[in-house]
This record gives sequence, C-alpha cells and structure tokens, in this order.
Amino acid sequence: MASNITLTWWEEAISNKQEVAASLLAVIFITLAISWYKKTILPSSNDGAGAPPLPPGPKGLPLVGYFPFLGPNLHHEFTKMASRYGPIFKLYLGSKLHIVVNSADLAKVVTGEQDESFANRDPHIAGLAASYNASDVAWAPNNANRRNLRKVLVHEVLSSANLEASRSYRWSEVRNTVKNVYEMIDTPVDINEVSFSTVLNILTNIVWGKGMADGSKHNNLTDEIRKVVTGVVEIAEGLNISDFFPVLARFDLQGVRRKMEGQMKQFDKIFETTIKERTSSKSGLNDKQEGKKDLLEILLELKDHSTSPSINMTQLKALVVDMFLGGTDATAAMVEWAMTEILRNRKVMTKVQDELAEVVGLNNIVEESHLPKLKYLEAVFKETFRLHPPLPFLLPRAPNQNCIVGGYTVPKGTTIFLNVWAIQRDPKHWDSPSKFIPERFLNYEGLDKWDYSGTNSKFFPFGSGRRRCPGVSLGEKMMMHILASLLHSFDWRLSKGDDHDLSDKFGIAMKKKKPLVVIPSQRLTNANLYM
Ligand code: HEM
Repeated sequence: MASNITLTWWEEAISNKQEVAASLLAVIFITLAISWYKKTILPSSNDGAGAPPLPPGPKGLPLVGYFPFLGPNLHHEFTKMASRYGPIFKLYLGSKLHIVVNSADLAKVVTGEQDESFANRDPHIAGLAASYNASDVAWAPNNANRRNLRKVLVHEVLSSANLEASRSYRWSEVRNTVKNVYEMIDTPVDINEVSFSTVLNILTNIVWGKGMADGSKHNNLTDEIRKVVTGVVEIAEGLNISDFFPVLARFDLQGVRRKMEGQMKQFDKIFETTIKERTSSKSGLNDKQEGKKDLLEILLELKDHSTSPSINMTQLKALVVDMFLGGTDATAAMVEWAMTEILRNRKVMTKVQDELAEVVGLNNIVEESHLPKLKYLEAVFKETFRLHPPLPFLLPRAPNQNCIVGGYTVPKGTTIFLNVWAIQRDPKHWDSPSKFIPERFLNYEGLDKWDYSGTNSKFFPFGSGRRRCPGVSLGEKMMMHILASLLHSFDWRLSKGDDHDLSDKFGIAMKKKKPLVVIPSQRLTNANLYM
C-alpha cells in the first residue's frame, strides 16, 4: 500500500534507477504529460452525452497529480479533504484516477446496491507478485476462479468444523505466549511483536500441522515463514512509483517486483520441502494420530481428487499466502490498539479485568469457551475497530464498468478507496466520535446490527459485500484469546517516562507509530497457571 508519500520518492526513484536511459525517461515524461492533460484538463471521453461529471477534487500538478501535497498518513489526509470536497471526491495520484468514498450512504451504494460492479480489485505490483499474479482470493478479479477459491477458503478451510478442530493449536500457542511473558516479568514487552508471533505460530500450525516428526524442523519452518511474511509485508508497505505510473511498471525502477519475487521463491522452497515431506512420510505426522487434518492436507486432497470445488497448486500456494498476510499483521495490530486504549482508560481496564475474574476466575486460565461470555471485552474490540480500523480504506476496489455514485460518474477501472476510517468517526452517526466508549456497543437501540458482518454501512472494519473478509471468525478468536489471556494473567504498566500515545502509521495494517512496549507483573497467585 502507498505510504511515506513525500517528495523524497523522486530522489529514491533516481537513486534506484538502473539502466533506464535519460532519453527513454524523457519520452515517458512527455507521454505522461499528454495523458495527464487529456485526463484532467480536457473533458473526459468517459463522460458520454449527458453522463454526470466526475466527482469534485483537487487538480494537482501535471504528471504527479496530487502526490506532492499528500503526507504519509493518507487516512488523515483524505478525511480532511472530504470536509472540503464532500462525501465522494477524486484525485490523481500519478497518472491514475482515484476516487475516495467517505460517507455511510455512498459506501452502501458501492458495497450493496452496486457491489457486483465494484467487486474487482486494483492490485498493486507488490500485491500481484505476492499472490502469484492474483491467483488468490484477495487480489483476484471477480471471476469464477476467485469465487471458487473463496468457497474453498470459507467452506473448507475456515468452516466452523475446521476452526473447532484447530482449537488446540490456538490454545497451545496462547499458553506458550503466556509462559514466555511470564519469563519477562518486570521487563519491557512489545505487544505487537508478542501478538504477531502468536498469530504466526497459530497460522503455521493450522496450515502445516504441528506434526512434523522432527520438532526442530517444525521450529525451522516457523522461522522461515516468519522471515518471508515479514519480508513480504516490508516490501508491500513501501511506495512503488510504478503503481501510479503504469507505463513505468515494466522497468521495475525500485526493484519492488524483483524483491517480492525473491520472497516468493523462498516461500515456494518452503512449500516444496514440506509437501515432499508429506508425501514421502505420511506416518511422520503426529497429528494424524489425533485424527486431525491440517490445511495442507485439506488443500492437497482438493487438488488431487479434482472434486468440486477443485484448486490447482498455484491457487493452493496463493491461498496460504493470503492467510498469512491477511491474518497476521491485522490481528496483531488490533491486539496492540485494544491494549493501548485499555491502558489509557483505567475504568475500562477495571471493567475488563472484573469481567475476566467473573467469567474465567482468578484460579483459572482463559479458554476459548470463555470468549463468547466476555461481552465487555467484545465491546472494547468493536470500539477499537471503530477508531483504529487496521485497513482504513479496506482493500481498494475497481468497477468493471462506468458507474454512477452520489450523482457522479465513476469510470471503469478507477481505484476506489472506501474510507471506513472517516465513516466510523462521522459525527452524523456517532456521539463524541473521537472518544473511546465501549459501552456504545452494549447499549444500542434500533435495528442496525453492530457486528463484523458488514451489513451496517456505519461500521464495517472487515469490509462489506462480496469482498468482505472471510477470516473474521478466526481473526476474532485469535485476538480475543490473546488479549484476554494477557490481561487476565498480568497487570501491565508503561515504562517510566512513556506516555499513552495514539499516533498511527498508515501501512499494510495501520499500526501504532510508536510500538506499545509495556511491563507485565504477575496477576494470578497460582504460579502453575503460567506453566
Ligand atoms: C483482525 C483480523 C483481520 C482484519 C481486521 C481483516 C480485515 C480485512 C479487510 C478490511 C478486508 C477487505 C474487505 C473488503 O475489501 O471489503 C479483508 C479481506 C480479506 N481477508 Fe481479512 N482481516 C483479518 C483477518 C483475516 C484472516 C485471519 C484471514 C485468513 C485466515 C483473512 C483473509 C482475508 C482475505 C483472503 C481477504 C480478501 C477477501 C476477498 O477479496 O474476497 N483475514 N480482511
């Protein structure tokens, strides 16, 4: 995703350019200038007779569009611009037209009434490279392959029965985390790091099983996956000029595609090794003895038996990457944000810990079966999602035909940002919108649902419509279990001199600018509960 947008990207581009001849750049420059002039100054050929105009928006500069005027935190910038240009506005970033939707009413049009037309994505180059050229669910266009693969993900991989079967993986990884934090008592703990590791380990176990015969091989596998996932996130978070000047894409000036393909080669290697291990030594799987199937087995069966729905090897790998990328960063960011808000609000902390004492008990550990009873903690998470949605614009969509939204034309192929960050803070729908008040999710009236289903256009942090997140249930289980355990097992305090900072940083998942580093102390008297 675009981040760190400042004038320095030119410098970066120039320092990274390999052997692109100056004359070539000049030709490109002129081509782009002409195309920019045609698109922004001359009336659009999309307009057709009688078609409504494009939405309002800033003009920007020739070639670079509005780039030079944007700071790194796009969600803040776009929300400010919405107060000037209204609920739907356009801007050119480079040569590409972007349209930002900032109101609940218009979001409902895009993800409800016209969901089918808006169900394509607009993948950036890093996303394409990380998804085997959009062979996955997240970046694929809305075609039969994607629908088939999404069905596999929802009905096979993330079905209630499978989530139930993987419960013990989540349990043992959360217990490991509690044990590790116990060993760090009275020393600083980075909450995002701890949560990220826990989620990554859970997902590794869900995908590959815990059952490699050789335990050290399993640890190596987790380390390898961690390296690839963090590498992929890092590359995807950088700004890639070619995303905004498609004509430059083939030159890969900053080497983004090359670097991402390098990461994917690592991922391929991990895949090949583990699949070989699977097929050569089926009996080496400890989990088989428990009658459990991991995701790799489920997917390999679907691949081998060409049942309906069936998938090929590339889709299989792309699906696993989706799970790692979709699951890790956002879930860890949410645990960090929720913990930050709880620590800033002592009354909230007291209520959360009182609820945990009542539901779980001080001589017990948190189990997944407790989670549905933790209604106040659930409200805390909803309020955290409202204020800090990890994907403030969801994943960008692109219409497959010219559409009309809010009385304006939205041309086919435009990049659409649904500004859920602004919508969930809109004073038209929320009292004291910038205040952290979990109780608003406990004491509501009316017919609207306030859950993660995406049916309420005032609150949809997991997206809405055909492209909403299929990992809600797993994500919710992981983040609730991790945070409930951290808060039940430990008391937490800031290091001396630290403050309750809420600044954020736009990226793959919107994180705290300054990581939350806090100090745990033992809360439960029985030391066995930490083993
Ligand atoms: C707290 C955790 C999570 C958050 C906040 C989150 C959020 C989101 C959001 C906002 C979208 C875009 C929806 C849209 O464009 O309308 C999305 C899509 C997606 N998420 Fe998640 N997600 C989380 C966890 C997960 C997990 C655990 C998985 C998989 C195991 C996952 C897999 C996906 C996939 C595959 C898509 C693409 C769906 C499509 O395009 O059809 N996510 N997620």
